Amino acid sequence: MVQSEEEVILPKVRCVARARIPTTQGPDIFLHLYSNDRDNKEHLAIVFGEDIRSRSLFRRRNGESQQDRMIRGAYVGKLYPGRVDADIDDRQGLALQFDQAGNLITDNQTTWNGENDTLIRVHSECYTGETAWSARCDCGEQFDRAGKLIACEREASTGIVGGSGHGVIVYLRQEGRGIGLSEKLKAYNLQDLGADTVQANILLKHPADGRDFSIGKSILIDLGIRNIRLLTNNPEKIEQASHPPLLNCVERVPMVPIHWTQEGEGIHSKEVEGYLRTKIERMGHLLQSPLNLHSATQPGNVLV
Ligand SMILES: Nc1nc2c(ncn2[C@@H]2O[C@H](COP(=O)(O)OP(=O)(O)OP(=O)(O)O)[C@@H](O)[C@H]2O)c(=O)[nH]1
Ligand SMILES: [Zn+2]
Repeated sequence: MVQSEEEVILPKVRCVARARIPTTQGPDIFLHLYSNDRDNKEHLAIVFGEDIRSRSLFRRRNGESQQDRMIRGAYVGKLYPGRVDADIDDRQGLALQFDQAGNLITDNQTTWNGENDTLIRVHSECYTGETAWSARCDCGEQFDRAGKLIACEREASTGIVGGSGHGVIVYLRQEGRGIGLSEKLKAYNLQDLGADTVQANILLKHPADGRDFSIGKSILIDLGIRNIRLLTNNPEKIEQASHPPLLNCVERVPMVPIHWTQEGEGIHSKEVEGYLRTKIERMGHLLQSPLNLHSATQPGNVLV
């Protein structure tokens, strides 16, 4: 069967399970775990907003019970002891509708309207930055900040308009810009020997950045998102994240390192400055830098 252009280009993703996660930061988030037809990794979507619904998760499956649906997380509203119907939350007066084929019929009362500009971060896994307090990169800071920005109306320190409680962090298992943690640790040793983050990858016979963000794009489309405000400095992400007419990047929201705008805050180390400098100088990241770059500009000048 001839596949349409969308089917040929985009990976197929399927949400396997969703669960409510009460967070230490205040809002509940809904963690979605995806399978896909490209790799055997468990890519995730951290969804802010109970009403942002995965079409693949909520699609009715032959022979399943309402209990089965609630167990995999395909329910509307809140779970509580004794609840028997996944598709109706009596306490909140919410009821989902489905078409003949079992696909969710969306309405503004129960489902986020994907035409809304939705604040999104497509984030690659970084164990060292997110879990091991590493000051070699800004990934952990970016991850935390994306969550805070999606949860708030406006970021006080920068005035950036937040997601007011609606948005998604697509969390791609692309550790080490896709080379994996073991190779990334070797890259760190090469960096301590004087290489930069791009040279280290190449010395290890890897591309500087071989990531493909298309699984993230498919996940956003599955979540019914159409217009995204993308939190990134990475031009490649902007390029790859859009897929008109299914997904449009309506705004790039910069992620300026906190240390650059708030003295004494954020991550400050010679390693992270070197990492950021390389991303600007050699990977074209869209950061206006107070860094003393080795390029033609005078130290301290703002790059346009
Ligand atoms: N190979 C390698 N990967 C690194 C190094 N430092 C961080 N990383 C990886 O770089 C990736 C960072 O990706 P993201 O945080 O999504 O962001 P980005 O591509 O830098 O672009 P932004 O969206 O602007 O933050 C993660 O996979 C990290 O594990 C390094 O020195 N070498
Ligand atoms: Zn990192």
